[in-house]
Parts: sequence; structure tokens; C-alpha cells
Amino acid sequence: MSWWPFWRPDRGLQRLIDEADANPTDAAKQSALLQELNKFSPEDVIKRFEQRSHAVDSRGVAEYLRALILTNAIADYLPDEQSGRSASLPALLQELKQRVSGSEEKPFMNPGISEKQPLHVVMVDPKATGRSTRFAQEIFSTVLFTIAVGLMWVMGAAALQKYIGSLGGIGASGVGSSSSYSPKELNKDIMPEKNVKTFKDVKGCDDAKKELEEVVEYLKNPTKFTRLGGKLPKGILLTGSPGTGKTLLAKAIAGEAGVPFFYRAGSEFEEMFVGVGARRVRSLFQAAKKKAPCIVFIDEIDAVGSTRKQWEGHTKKTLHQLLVEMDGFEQNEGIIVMAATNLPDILDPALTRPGRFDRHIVVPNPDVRGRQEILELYLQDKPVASDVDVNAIARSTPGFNGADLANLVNIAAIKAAVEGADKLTAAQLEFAKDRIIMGTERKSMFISDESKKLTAYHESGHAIVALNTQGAHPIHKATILPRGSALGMVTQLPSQDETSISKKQLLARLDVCMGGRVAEELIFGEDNVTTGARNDLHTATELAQYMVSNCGMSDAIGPVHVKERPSVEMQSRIDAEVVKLLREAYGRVKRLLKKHEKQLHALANALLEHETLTADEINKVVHRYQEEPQLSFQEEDFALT
Ligand SMILES: Nc1ncnc2c1ncn2[C@@H]1O[C@H](COP(=O)(O)OP(=O)(O)OP(=O)(O)O)[C@@H](O)[C@H]1O
Ligand SMILES: [Zn+2]
Repeated sequence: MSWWPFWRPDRGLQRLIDEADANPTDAAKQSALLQELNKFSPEDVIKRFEQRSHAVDSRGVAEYLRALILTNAIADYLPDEQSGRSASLPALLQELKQRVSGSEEKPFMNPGISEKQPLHVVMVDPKATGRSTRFAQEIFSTVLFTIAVGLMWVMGAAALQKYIGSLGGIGASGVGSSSSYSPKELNKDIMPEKNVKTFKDVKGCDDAKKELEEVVEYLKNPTKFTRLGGKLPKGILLTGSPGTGKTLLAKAIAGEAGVPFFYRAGSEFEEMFVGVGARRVRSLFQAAKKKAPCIVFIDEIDAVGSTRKQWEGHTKKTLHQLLVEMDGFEQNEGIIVMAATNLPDILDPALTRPGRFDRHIVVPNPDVRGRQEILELYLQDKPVASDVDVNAIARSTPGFNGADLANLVNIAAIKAAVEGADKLTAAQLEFAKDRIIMGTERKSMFISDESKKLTAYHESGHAIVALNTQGAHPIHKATILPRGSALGMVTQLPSQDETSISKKQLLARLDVCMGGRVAEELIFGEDNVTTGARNDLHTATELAQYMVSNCGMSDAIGPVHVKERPSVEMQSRIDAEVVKLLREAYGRVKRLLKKHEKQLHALANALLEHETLTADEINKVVHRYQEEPQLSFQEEDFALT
């Protein structure tokens, strides 16, 4: 069997090759060659070593291990959660030990080589002197030492610790096995996920699903979709707190479209040594391109793309590589890159630029309906006693996300099993609910009834003003589920493209802003108003300032556009006008809400019951008390919290 590096060696190396080949039983000569060869082509060290046609000593084994590390082929021997592979490094070390210390009858097993091949394993290490146990110890410590030195050298002490941890079975991942030296090996472990999900498996985020439907259409037939003029973002960012089903949703898209799903956690790119993160990104996309159409999903993208991590050199490299990859394929190539984060605000702006993750989809915590659907989903394959009221559980679990609810059913099932019950009872589910509320930080997310009621009236205030004020945008949706820093939200939609806005429309906006605070005051009394209206007042004040100083909408100031830095005198006149506008709005809104108090109560109660209401539902609730309902909508405009 001949061996030759695939490139032309220089003279010094050529001499070492000749000498080693001329003396196949001289292990020292083989090792000298391997050592030199490692500087040029570690993969050739691996090739030569695994051919097993030359004598081997401990130095040779050390060079072989070093080559495995240099090419990252060592990852093949580490555990991999994705493929379920367990660590085979100990077995490898055992084999190496045997190869050096053992006799010809103990072949060095290598999957690539048939056992019939002649083996020229010759013991020649002078230190061995026939006593294999001592030698075995020595080789072992040499091996570990080499790994340590090799790793320290390549990736530093912190990463070494991680690596040692991974030997124990944690944290290692398959991507690492792609080596930059042997392109043939590349991607062999980057396989799409097998676990198929569909939209049926994801509940309680219908808006997000709807938005993602066109992505499914696109993935089913990218060229057709783009030929018909469809435009899609390359990157979609799913945002929302942990456990709301972002990963599940991305998987479901792949399942619906019947395309492969490549999953990576952002942290997988972050760990390991310099350059590996970038290389992993590259191999991920290489694998994806071969399987297109497909979805690439990067969970916790903030691990690589956060502005706060910029100072870390290798993270920057990884991020840069990700940007390069995203810029490197065309919209019709059938790759959709999805990412998830619960910290969208700290993402590097480079990531959210057009052509990258320019579509953002919020995956919110489920409302009552959503919670009920999720509970039903997880209960569907379990025997449930007749005393179980799923709707009641859904109502009593505000703040629970999908993961919590799945967990709730799980805990109840375990409890039932322990108790030997043949059906899940209400008591077991109640027990599980309490366990989750008590046991986790969810407790702090649990919204008190009092605070819920206040929010319900606050949001209803906005909505009722919008419904009854000419020039106000139609309502799209109202919710009392917390989102980000807001306790609740009313979203409105502009009825047509606005090129200029009339004074009437601006005043209507002012009034809608005021609605929340005024409703709180009317229902709970002046002493009980909360700081929840802070943002509203800020918005209203800015709006009033804009009207007075930019649009000439104040009689006292007149038809002027006030320059950047007005005089002190002018500024105080402006301020006075702003306060006047706001006070007037306040008065109008107070009169309006008193007049429509029944609507306010009806809507607040409906919100308390359902947590989220669409325009149609709001319409139905207030219809009885309304003179002329008019709701139409186009695209989302701005949100009041
Ligand atoms: N909307 C949902 N419908 C059904 N099951 C859900 C939903 N949300 C979460 N789950 C359950 O909780 C598990 C965890 O959800 P998943 O990992 O998708 O959440 P995530 O939003 O990606 O969270 P993280 O941000 O922590 O990754 C899911 O595997 C599923 O069992
Ligand atoms: Zn508000």
C-alpha cells in the first residue's frame, strides 16, 4: 500500500518521507516524519497513521492525536446529542495503547480498513523494554498531555475546560467534526433534524402562524413563488420570551413545507476556539445549500449577534461569517434563515438590516384561548376524568407559556401514575399548576387580579375613545397580556396611506393617548391612577409639541414653524400652548368616557375574560351601546400601551 501526500513536499520533508518509507519498522523515523508533516498537512498525518503499515511509538501516537485535534476530526470521537452518538474517545485511546504496546495479534481497529490487510505493527520504542504495563501508563499520560497541550495551544485554557467537560458527555456537538482540512469530511455530521412538527403542534400563536404561511408556500416551491412575483425576506426573527414555542414554530414550518430543518443554538458558535464559530457557520450554510429548499434555524441568536459581545474577537468573526453567508445567496435559492431571541433590542443592527433578519415576528405568551388549546393538545392522548375543566385551568394560568403548560400536563400525569390513577383528575392538574407557580420564577410573572383589572380599564379607555372619536384610527386589537415592558396594548390601523394628517386627526390621536389614564381615574379614583400612563403622556406631549411648533396648529403661536432653538420667550409660549392642548384633550376625553361608561365597562369585562380581543370582537362587545360602528383596517400603524 503506498502512501503519498497529495501535494508536493519540499526537500527536507521529502527526505523524511524517503527515510521513513525505507525503514517501515523504525518507529522513530515514522514519528519524525509525522511531526514535520503535522506542520503542513495534519490530515496526511491521519492518513498515514491509519494506514498502519509502519511502526508506531508513543511520539507517533501523540502526533496522530495532535492531527486529530488540528483538523477537528477529534470531534468524531466526542458525544453528539444531535445524532445520539456517544463518546468513543476512550475506546480510541484504548486502541492506540494496544497498537503501541500490543502484539501483531491485536490489530488496531479502524472502521475504514478491512481486517484482512497485513498489519505491520512493530514494537520498537526503546523505553518499552518489553514491559507493556509501564509503557501503557506512559503512553496514556503522553496522550493526555498531548491533548492538553494541543488544545491549550489552539484554543486556550477556558476552552480546554469546556472540552474536558465535553468528554464527560456535556456540551459537545457534531458541527465541530467538520474540518477545514478535509473538505470531504465537511458537513458529514450536519444533518437536518428528523423530528417533524406541523402547525397542528403549535397552539396559541395564530397571528405568527398566519404570517408564516407564505413562507411555507415559498418553501414548497421557491422558484414558482418568486416567478409569480412573491417577495420574501431571507431572514425571519422570532421574538418573545422563552418557552413560547419559537423553535417549535420554526420546526412546524419545515414540517408543513416538507423541507429539511437545520437547528443550531447560537451558543454552539460561541464556544470553542477562535475561528471555529465562523467555520461552523460556514459548514452549516454549506450543508443547507445542498438540501435547499430548507430552513436554517439559529436559536438564541443573541449569543453571536449581540452588541454587548462585540468586544470578543471570535464572536465578531462568527457574526461576520453569518452576515457573509446571508448576503451570499439569492432570494430564490430556497433557504430561509430563521432566528430566535428574547432580547431583540440588543441585537447588532447589522443583523437586522434589509436583506438579513428584516422580518420580525412576535411569538407572544398565549392568552386564555391559546392556553386552553395548548392544554387540550397535551391532554389529547391522555385519559382525562370528567371533573376536569380545561377552560378553568386556562383561566387560572395567566402568565403561563406553552412550555409551562406542557410541563403542567406532564407533572399531573406523573402524579397520576404515582397515585395509580387510571385517569387524570382535576386535583392532579391543580397540584401540577401549583407546583409550577410555586416552583419557578413564574410567580413574579403572575399578574394579580387587581392589576389585571386596572390594565383592562386602561386599555379599554384607549379603545373606547378611538371608537367614538372622528379621525381616530380604527382599532385592530386590544390585549391585557403583558408584552415587553407594557402591561397591555391597543393597536390601531390607519385606514389609508397618510400623506398629510389633519388637525382633527392629530387631536384624535391626542385623545386616544389620554384615554387610558382618564379611564383609570374615572373608575378607580384620582388617588389610584398608576404610572402605567407614563408612556401615553410622553407620546401625547410630543404630539402636542409637534402640532404647536412644527405645524402651526396653535392660534396663540400662529402659523409658524419654530426653528430648532427657539428663544426663551418663544419656548415658554410653546410650553403653555402644549399644556393647554393636553388639558383640553383631557377634558374632552373625560366627557366622552363618562358618556360611554357602559361601553367602557363592557369592554373591560370582556378583556378580563378573554385577555385579547380582535376588532370584530371589540365591535360585538360595544355594539349594543354604540350608535354607528365603523371598523376597517389595513396595515399596522402604531401601538399605545
Ligand atoms: N405554542 C405552543 N404550543 C404547543 N407547545 C408549546 C408551545 N410553546 C411551547 N410549547 C412546548 O414547550 C416546549 C418548549 O418550547 P420551545 O423550545 O419551542 O420554546 P422557545 O420559544 O423556542 O423557547 P426558548 O426561547 O427557550 O428556546 C416545546 O417543545 C413544546 O413542548
Ligand atoms: Zn396606555
